[in-house]
Amino acid sequence: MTADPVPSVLALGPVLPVVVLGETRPAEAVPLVRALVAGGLRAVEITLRTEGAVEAVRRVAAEVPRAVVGAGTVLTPEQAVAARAAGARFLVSPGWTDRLLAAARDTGVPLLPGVSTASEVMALLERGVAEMKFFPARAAGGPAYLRALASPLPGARFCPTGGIGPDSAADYLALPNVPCVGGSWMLPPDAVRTRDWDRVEHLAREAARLGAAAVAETVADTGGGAEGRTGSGTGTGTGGGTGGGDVSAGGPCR
Ligand SMILES: O=C[C@H](O)COP(=O)(O)O
Ligand SMILES: CC(=O)C(=O)O
Repeated sequence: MTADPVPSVLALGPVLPVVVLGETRPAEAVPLVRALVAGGLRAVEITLRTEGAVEAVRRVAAEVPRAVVGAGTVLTPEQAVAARAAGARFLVSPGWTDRLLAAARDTGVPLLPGVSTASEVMALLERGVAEMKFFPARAAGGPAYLRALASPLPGARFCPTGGIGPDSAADYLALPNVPCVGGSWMLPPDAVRTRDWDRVEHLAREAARLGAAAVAETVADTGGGAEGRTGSGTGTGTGGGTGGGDVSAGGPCR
């Protein structure tokens, strides 16, 4: 049985691991994702950058029911359809086109489209999309850039990704328009290559702790009024509310 799409990508949890399989075979995505889940990161984006990536999504969806698996680097309508068929519960793209937005809507799976300029944010808001990926986060301006967008573009919420690590994740998560961050820092290529799943689990646990601590700190700073930081539910989503209860991956997102 294929699990339902999630209602909001940004509500999945404060840290979204981004998996780039490289030479790793699709079957090995299963122990890899199990290690992430064991460490406390249940929502996982598998990028469609390698030949076996759709198959990896399919295996994880079928064999790791505790994971909430999505597909990243979705560039075309065809990939959106294939990812949905494989069991992806959300889609992520480094950018967006109107064709891709329409295709994602047709699949019923929410798409987190990528932006890196104010005009792109405005164009998405105009199309009713409020949840976005900020990519490539560090190269495009980092936390200072996103902080500068918060006041003029209060309707947008971001998952910055690209160049983020344990040293910078909390700086992003402290921003009012950032409920979660994405990254691959808990998946060092050498650990994946040598199938060192214990190390991946350990790094995932540290990342989950870091995310939870950043959330707790921000909630304390805002007097508990952090609800506005979560996704607004106006993504390119499913027409509302599918997927229900098990969305919170590794603790509540703001
Ligand atoms: O989505 C983009 C990346 O593959 C993840 O970025 P990163 O490897 O710099 O963390
Ligand atoms: C950046 C990218 O490829 C993605 O996460 O979709």
